[in-house]
Amino acid sequence: MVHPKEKRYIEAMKLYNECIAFSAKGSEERSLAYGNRSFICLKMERFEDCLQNIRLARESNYPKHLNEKLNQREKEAKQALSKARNQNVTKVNPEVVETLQLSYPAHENAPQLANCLALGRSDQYGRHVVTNRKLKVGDVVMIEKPFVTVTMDTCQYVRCDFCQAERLFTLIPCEGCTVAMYCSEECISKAYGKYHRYECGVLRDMWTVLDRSGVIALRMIAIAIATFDNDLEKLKDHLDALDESKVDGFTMDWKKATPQDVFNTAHVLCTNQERRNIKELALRTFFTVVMHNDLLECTELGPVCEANPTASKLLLDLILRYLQIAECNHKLLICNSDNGPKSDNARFAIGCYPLINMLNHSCAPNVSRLTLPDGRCAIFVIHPVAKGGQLFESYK
Ligand SMILES: C[S@@+](CC[C@H](N)C(=O)[O-])C[C@H]1O[C@@H](n2cnc3c(N)ncnc32)[C@H](O)[C@@H]1O
Repeated sequence: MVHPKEKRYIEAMKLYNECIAFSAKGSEERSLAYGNRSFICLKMERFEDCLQNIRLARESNYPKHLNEKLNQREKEAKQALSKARNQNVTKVNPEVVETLQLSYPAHENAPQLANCLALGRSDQYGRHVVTNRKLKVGDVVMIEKPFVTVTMDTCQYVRCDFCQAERLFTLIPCEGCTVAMYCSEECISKAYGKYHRYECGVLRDMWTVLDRSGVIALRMIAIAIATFDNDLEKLKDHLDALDESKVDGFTMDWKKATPQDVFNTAHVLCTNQERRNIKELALRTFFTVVMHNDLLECTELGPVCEANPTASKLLLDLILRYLQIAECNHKLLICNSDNGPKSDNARFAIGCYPLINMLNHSCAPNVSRLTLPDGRCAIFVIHPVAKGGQLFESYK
């Protein structure tokens, strides 16, 4: 149970974070929000976080006439920290070292898969996962890193949008948008290089007009472009030469896989486009045009596509494809804390896992998913599966 006072501090912290995300770099408003965060950290005995916020407040433009207050707070936090260290009772938040392992030896080339699993294909089930040995309840058969994650809108001011770590007390903002916050400069720079440069200018709009799978589609497109050295021509050449029917994440050598190989496994996830009626396709085409326009108007893709209509068409095709892929393949990342899976903060992100996405749905599933603290997802058996049987999860 969280004490009501602590609950209020946490709510206030989220609001300060939002304020930081909306404020201008170096502004007094931002420095005051950092200063206020340091106050809450002190009250909550998070002395290291308190000192970090004081440093951030000073680096912003903390009003001189309030300096004395900040100095006093710093002194208190340092004293409390050294006392706590002497007594060895400092409040550390140790990262949970995740020790969950596969219950069977892994595939030689795919460490995320138990070697009893194989990819099946049939007219009835499409691609699906089968086991070539009997599985018992509790067996862990897949542990996979996400290809992409997006922090849930309810957790934007609570978690790092790159590594998903919960860093309520020390988040720092992206200077280009009011949506993404990060735990460190390192995550800012990794996110920017991997995808954020293409989504920064449109992310807030996309959260407004699209649902969460639409936002993950945007990020997948950004990753696709960045994976090919930010060169749409190179991406087009790659896709023109790609035999999609040959992409198989179950037989691919993940130890030697290039980022392009990994991209292929996400690119071939199902779209269900051929099953959609004209109305459904028209709706998705509408959102495709909205995202395309936004990307051309607000990002560096505008001049590239203006000079190159083929690149513009490729972008349009990718958006339509990824909106549909994301819709059929996104998974919720759920924090397994005592808040319970239904709490807003428990569902902290959405992600896409190319191998786990080969599992079909059943209302009577024999496997279930568990999100690990680092964002990986484990698949474990909840009903015995006979040799040769198909693994089903429930998509609900
Ligand atoms: C995450 S994918 C699962 C892998 C998919 N079968 C494939 O070939 O890529 C989800 C899609 O698989 C299909 N699917 C899921 N469960 C199914 C089932 N029980 N029977 C047939 N198709 C299923 C649906 O088209 C669904 O949108």
